[in-house]
Amino acid sequence: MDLFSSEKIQNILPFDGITNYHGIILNKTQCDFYYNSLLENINWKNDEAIIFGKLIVTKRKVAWYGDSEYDYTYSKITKKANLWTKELLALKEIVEKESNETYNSCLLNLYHSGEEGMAYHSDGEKMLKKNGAIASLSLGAERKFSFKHKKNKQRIDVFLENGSLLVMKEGTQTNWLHRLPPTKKVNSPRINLTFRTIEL
Ligand SMILES: O=C(O)CCC(=O)C(=O)O
Ligand SMILES: [Fe+2]
Repeated sequence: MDLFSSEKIQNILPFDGITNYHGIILNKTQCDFYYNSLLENINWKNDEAIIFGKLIVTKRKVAWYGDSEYDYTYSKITKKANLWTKELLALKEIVEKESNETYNSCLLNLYHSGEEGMAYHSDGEKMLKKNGAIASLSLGAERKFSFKHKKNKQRIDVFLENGSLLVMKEGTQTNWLHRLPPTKKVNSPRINLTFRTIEL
């Protein structure tokens, strides 16, 4: 982490958690290269979930990658992860250096347009390391990302720029929900990578 980048790192949560916005950490060439290669080479699948006993298939696409082909259960459906690609390993290394943390898995989300988003949730699955950092790297369309405090409902918004990094740390998942609100203002795709540590 260089002096310049550490100066612009900010905790965007006012209390009960640390979520650091690092701003843009990739240059334009890197953004274009990784956006295009991930769009092409990732094993994208429509997300499936069981909600109120019904199978729901989302328009948003997802993919899990990691150190091994671990089974993961997400919204009551168990699947197998993919092994890291060269590009993902390179991004993992950049994100690990910038956030000063390590990760062994990554969930990628592909939102084809602003109509696709993700509802309020916190990332507290059993297999996730408790209070481990979750590093969120954004590529493509800039989107609003919102936090809501679980008790007092206070809201915090941040705009996730192309090539930016947001690191959710201690307290964030316990005390805050987050979502990616759908919007009619955005017509182009966004790729989001959340690097995580799961107990393998
Ligand atoms: O797309 C995003 O920025 C966030 C995705 C997210 O919250 C998640 O994958 O758990
Ligand atoms: Fe999340």
